[in-house]
Formats: sequence, structure tokens, C-alpha cells
Amino acid sequence: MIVTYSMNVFIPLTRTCRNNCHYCGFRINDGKVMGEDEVENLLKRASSATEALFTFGERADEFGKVRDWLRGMGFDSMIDYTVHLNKLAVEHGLLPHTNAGVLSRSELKKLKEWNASIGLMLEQAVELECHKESPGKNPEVRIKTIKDAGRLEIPFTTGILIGIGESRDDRYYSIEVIADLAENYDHIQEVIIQNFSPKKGTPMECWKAPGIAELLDAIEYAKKALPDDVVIQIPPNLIENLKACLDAGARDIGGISEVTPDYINPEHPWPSLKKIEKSLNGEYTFRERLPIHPKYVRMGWYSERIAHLIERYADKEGYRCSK
Ligand SMILES: O=c1nc2n(C[C@H](O)[C@H](O)[C@H](O)CO)c3cc(O)ccc3cc-2c(=O)[nH]1
Ligand SMILES: C[C@H]1O[C@@H](n2cnc3c(N)ncnc32)[C@H](O)[C@@H]1O
Ligand code: MET
Ligand code: SF4
Repeated sequence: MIVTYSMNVFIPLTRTCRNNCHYCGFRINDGKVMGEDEVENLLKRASSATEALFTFGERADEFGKVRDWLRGMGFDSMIDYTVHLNKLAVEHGLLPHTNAGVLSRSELKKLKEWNASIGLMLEQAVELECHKESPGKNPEVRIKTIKDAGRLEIPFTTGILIGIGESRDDRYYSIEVIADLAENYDHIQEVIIQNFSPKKGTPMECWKAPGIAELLDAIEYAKKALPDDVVIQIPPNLIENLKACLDAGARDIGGISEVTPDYINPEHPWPSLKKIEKSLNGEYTFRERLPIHPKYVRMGWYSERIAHLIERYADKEGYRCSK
């Protein structure tokens, strides 16, 4: 059985964020934004990767300090700056995947030109206490972004975060909501089942991480509810029993990097692929993919601007070829 992954470089453009999710250890509202040189240095170091993962705080340009910095650099918004850096990544031979939180239709349209795929975790389809200071985590607002991306035919990554105060039924309901979106728009390439991992200094630092039973239950439910061609992704650095998750139906381990840590879970280093493959008794084989899944490579759901890279990196089936 094949399990896919993407080789990436993680570019955390800003830790400033208009939301305040109680589980998040990534957000630091210092108003800082990575400069173009810093980004270019990361891109240069990522020669073995095919994906430039731009993940950062939502709508940081609601803060004056960020807005002023962007203006000084000649940009009207965080998304305009992101698109500029997406283009730089493409010039360095990398395919961008951006997860910037909620986006408007016009922002999605701009990003589509230079991104192989876009991501936004639904987190949960119900309102939760941990999101009460996070307007961007309102389920309706997230669902709207996911639908707009579907209408624009953007290969999309979404998912749920489990263990953040939801009930088992909430989890099932959230998976059903994603399954409906996948059926109606056909743009969902992967669904991440992410387990909450407590972070020091956050309001949820004393919460327990969800157990493997809850994780497996969610994966099994997702396997049944989602269309067959939607891949279930699990984060290999947060999971204690990867084999059990694969046996339950997960088939992707997301982005792995040789140059950058998982900035969202920096205390959990990337495992070595060789080591984990060994622990799987030969039942599963890892295979590299691009940030746009094979199905969408075959369907041609990508812009002219990045076509040359996809055609350079994808084999006939749409996986990464060794060229
Ligand atoms: O390194 C990480 N990559 C994360 N990724 C990246 C992901 O593993 C890959 O970039 C995608 O599979 C695209 O290839 C996310 C992407 C999303 O769109 C939404 C959530 C995540 C979460 C993480 C994460 O916690 N750590
Ligand atoms: C990029 C994604 O990372 C996830 N995320 C944010 N904080 C945590 C945490 N403490 N543990 C696990 N996942 C987290 C959210 O689901 C977000 O959307
Ligand atoms: C850094 S977290 C991932 C991107 C965005 N801030 C969100 O939570 O949706
Ligand atoms: S998880 Fe994302 S949206 Fe929530 S506070 Fe952290 S950076 Fe902001």
C-alpha cells in the first residue's frame, strides 16, 4: 500500500494574527513580517523540496504595524505580499501551498495563479470555547472560504483538529460537513486529521492531548464518510502509533522538511522516513507527491504560471518523478 508525502520548506511569514485560538503556540503578536531576503534564503536552502509551505497568522494586516511595514515595502496587503513571495518561490523551482487562514474570493483568485494548492483547516464545524476570541474560526466563515475555493477550482487541503473541546458527535458532524463539501465541489484533495498537542504558555497548556483511540475513531469515520479519492492525512510527528492510523485508513503524512521544523509544533521533530518505513513491516511504501495531488495534476487544475514546474516534476500518474 502506498503512503504519500510532500518534501517542503516551511515559511512562517508572520506570527501576528487577528485570532487568538487557545491551543495555539505559534501566534506572537509582535507585528513582525519576514523580509524578502529571509524568505529567499529559505528557498535557496530547500533544493530537495518541491513545496514551499506558506503558513502564517490570519489577516495580520489588520494591525497598523504590519500595514505600515507592508506599505513601506510597496504592498497594499498581506495577501499581495504573499503572492509576490509565491512568485519568488516559483522562480526558485518550488510549488507554493498557502494556508493563511480565511480568505476572500478575490484573495483566493490572486493566490490561485501562483499556488499549486491552498489550505484551510475547518478545525471543527461547531462553535467552541477555544475559538471565542477567533472570529476567523467561526465555522460559517471557514466554510465560505472552502466553498469559494471550490467554485474557483483550487485543489484544497482542509481538516479537523481533534481534542479541542468537541464531542465525538461534533467530530462526526465536522467530517460530514467536509464530505459534503468534497462531494459538491470536487476540490478537496486531502483531509487532515490533526491531534491537538498542548503548548506551554497557552490557555490550554494543561489540557490532555487526545488519545490514540479518539484519533483512530475519527480516521475510521472519515474513511467511511469521505469520497474514495479524498486522501486522509495525519501528522507523523504528532502521532505515537502511525501504523494503527494507516491501518485505519490514513494514506498521507503531509509535508516533511529537511531544512525547517514544524513551526506549529516545534517540539515535535520530523521522524526519519527510513525509520518509520521499517517499523511498518513492509506493508506500506512511501512515495513522494507534489503539493497538488495526482488527481488534480491529471485534471489540469493549475494555472499557466506554474504549469512548467508541475510538468517538470510530475510523472504520468501525477506523482513526483525523479528528474
Ligand atoms: O508542517 C506542517 N505542515 C502542515 N500543513 C502542510 C501540509 O502538510 C502540506 O503542506 C500539504 O499536505 C500540501 O502538500 C498544513 C497544511 C494545511 O493546509 C493545513 C494545516 C496544516 C498543518 C501543518 C502542520 O501542522 N505542520
Ligand atoms: C495549521 C494548523 O495547525 C493546527 N494547530 C494549531 N495549534 C495546534 C496545536 N497546539 N496542536 C496541533 N495542531 C495545532 C490548526 O489546525 C491549524 O489550522
Ligand atoms: C498558523 S495556523 C494556520 C494558518 C491560520 N492562522 C489558521 O489557523 O487557519
Ligand atoms: S491557529 Fe492560526 S488562526 Fe489561530 S491563533 Fe494560531 S495562527 Fe492565529
